[in-house]
Amino acid sequence: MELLDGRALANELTQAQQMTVATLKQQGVTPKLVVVMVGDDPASAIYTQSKQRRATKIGMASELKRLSAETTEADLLAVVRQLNTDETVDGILVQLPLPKQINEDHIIRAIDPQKDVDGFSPVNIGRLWLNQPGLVACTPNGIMRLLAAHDIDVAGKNVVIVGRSNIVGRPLAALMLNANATVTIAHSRTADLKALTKTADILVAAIGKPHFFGIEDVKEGAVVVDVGINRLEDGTVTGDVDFEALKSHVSAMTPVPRGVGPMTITMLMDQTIEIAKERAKRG
Ligand SMILES: Nc1nc2c(c(=O)[nH]1)N[C@@H](CN(C=O)c1ccc(C(=O)N[C@@H](CCC(=O)O)C(=O)O)cc1)CN2
Repeated sequence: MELLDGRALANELTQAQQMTVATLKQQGVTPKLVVVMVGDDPASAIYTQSKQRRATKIGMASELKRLSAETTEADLLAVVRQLNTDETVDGILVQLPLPKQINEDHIIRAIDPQKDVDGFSPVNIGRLWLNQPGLVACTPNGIMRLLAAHDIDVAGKNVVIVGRSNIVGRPLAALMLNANATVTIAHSRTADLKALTKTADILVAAIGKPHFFGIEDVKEGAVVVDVGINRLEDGTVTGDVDFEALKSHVSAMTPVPRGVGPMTITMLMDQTIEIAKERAKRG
């Protein structure tokens, strides 16, 4: 079984990003990412700090705006609008989930699509489904880069994505389709889910249930991408797939942790740098 090691690829790409950022700085442009976090969700705090640390590591400017859990939708919209007009800011990201009093959709729509490094805005989602250039959600983007780095061609393959979230399942389906895969999105209401997953050449598990898929649910020789991040009672993190049971059954598989997760933050940096490159061209 070939290990699809996201951390190793992320480390490699980080080095290349460091060089690109250095070149941009010589041209007078420092790529800048602003991450907005509302409330005190412990996982979000870890992810936003990781984004900050990574941005700093590659020489980018970055800012973390932490707002209280009581922040109103109007307050957050005002922050986003101010960032939209700040010409030194290339990428804006609002960490999800948001507290209940804030409508996520209203916030995502308010982000300038040119600075929407998460690729969640309706404009960028529309571009993606039309197979036009635009900003793309980072986890799906990272999955495609990881598969490509391992020479796994998805064209003509039967891809089953289990999970229909706006962050992973839906944008990944569009990316797979754009790369000529035959795509099925499965979800909690799919009839006989495990009979379906067994037909997949490439199975993407994003269901959020630890070890939900075992050897009997996966075709021999399939490629498995595990997007699940399930925190167990002992504090360890595990995926949606039973890695140990599957490792002698599949041809390639991502581990959890160190699979898809590290690629998410790497793609975020990539997109911020691409936007900064356009700023450098404008002079
Ligand atoms: N605005 C956004 N919010 C959220 C996103 C997103 O892409 N944009 N995705 C997730 C959280 N996330 C990034 O924000 C993220 C999740 C996991 C990882 C990661 O590297 N995971 C590690 C394991 C981490 C652990 O031990 O907890 C791994 O898989 O190796 C990075 C980023 C929801 N919100």
